[in-house]
Amino acid sequence: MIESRLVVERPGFRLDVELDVAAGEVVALLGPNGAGKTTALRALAGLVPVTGGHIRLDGEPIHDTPADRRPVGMVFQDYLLFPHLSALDNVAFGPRCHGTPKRRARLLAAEWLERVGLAGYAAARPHELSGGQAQRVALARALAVRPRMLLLDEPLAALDAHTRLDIRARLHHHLRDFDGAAVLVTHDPLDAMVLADRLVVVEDGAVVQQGPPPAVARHPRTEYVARLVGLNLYRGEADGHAVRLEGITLNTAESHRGPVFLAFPPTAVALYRTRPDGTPRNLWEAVIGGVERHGDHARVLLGGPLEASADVTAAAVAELDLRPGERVWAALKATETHAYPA
Ligand SMILES: Nc1ncnc2c1ncn2[C@@H]1O[C@H](COP(=O)(O)OP(=O)(O)OP(=O)(O)O)[C@@H](O)[C@H]1O
Repeated sequence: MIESRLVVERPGFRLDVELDVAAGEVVALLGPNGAGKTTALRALAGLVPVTGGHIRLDGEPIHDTPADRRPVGMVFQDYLLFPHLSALDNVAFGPRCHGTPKRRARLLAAEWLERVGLAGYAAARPHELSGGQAQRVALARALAVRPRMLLLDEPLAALDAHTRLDIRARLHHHLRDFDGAAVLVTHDPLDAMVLADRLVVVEDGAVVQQGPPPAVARHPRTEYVARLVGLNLYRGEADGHAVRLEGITLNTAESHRGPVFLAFPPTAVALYRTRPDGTPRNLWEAVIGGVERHGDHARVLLGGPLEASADVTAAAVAELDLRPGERVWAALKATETHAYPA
C-alpha cells in the first residue's frame, strides 16, 4: 500500500499530489502533456528528489530510501533493456541487484519469462525481439524482484495498434495477479479504462479529479476529462429542468438547483439547414467553426451561443453542405443531456 503526498518544485513547475494506492489496486495517472505524471511516478521510485510531502510503503516511510533500495518494479515506455544481455539475463538483473545469487536469479528469471509467455526466448537479445516481446521482458524484469509497488510509465505507447491490444490484455492479466500497489502513467483513456481500478487525473501538477473509470467518464469535471471521454461539458446554474449557461439556457432531463455541470455526447446533437418543425426543447442557431474526420463519421465544431461538437455521418456533411462559416440549426434532446452538481 502506498500513502504519499508528492511535492516536487522546479522553476516554472510545481507538483503537489496526494496519491494513495491500496495493495492489489491499479491506479492510472492521466493528464495532458507536462501535467506532472511522470514526475510523480519518478518521485515514488526515488528517481527525482521530492522537496516536500511523504511516501510510505506498507506503513514504512521510504522517502529517504535511495532508489535502488526501494521495493519497486518499473516499466518504462522504451523498456530500457540492456542491449548486450539476453532476455533471461535482463530479467535476472533485477533479482541480482537485490542480492539474489546468480543461479537462483536465473531460475527466477526463467520462471518469469515463462509467465509472460516467452519461455522460448531466454537467449534472445533485445534487438531480436519485437516491440511486444520487449515489453513483456521489461514487465518480467519488473515483477521478478517481487516489488511492493509496480510503476509503469506509458508501457504500451511504443506499440502498434494490433500489438497494443494483445499486450494490453496480457498486462491486464498480470496486473490482476499482482498483489502490491500499481501505478500506471498513460495518455490513452482506453488503456486507463481497461487496466485501472481508479483514475487520478493530474493537470498542472495537481489532482483535479479521481474515481473509478465509469464514474469519471460519466461525470467529467474538467475540459480535459470531458474531451478525453468525448463529451461536451459546461458549467451552469440549474433551476429545475433548466440550466442557464453563458449564452443559452438548456432543458435537461434531471432536475437540480444551483451550480451544475452539464454534459452531452456529440452524437446527441442533430444539425439542420433550416429551422426544423415540431421544435425539440433545445434548439439554437450556430455557426460552423470547422469539420473534422473522426473515424467513420465527421465531427462538426459549432460556435455561436454554445461552443459544442456534433457528430454526423459523412453523408450528412455532403447532403447538408456543412462548411466552416455556414449557419445551421442545432437540436439537442433533453433526455440526452446529463446534469450533476458542480
Ligand atoms: N528532468 C527535468 N528537468 C526539468 N524539468 C522537467 C524535467 N522533466 C520534466 N520537466 C518539466 O516538469 C513538468 C512536468 O513534466 P512531466 O514529464 O512530469 O509531465 P507528464 O505529465 O509526465 O507529461 P508527458 O505526458 O508529456 O510525459 C513539465 O513542465 C516538464 O517540462
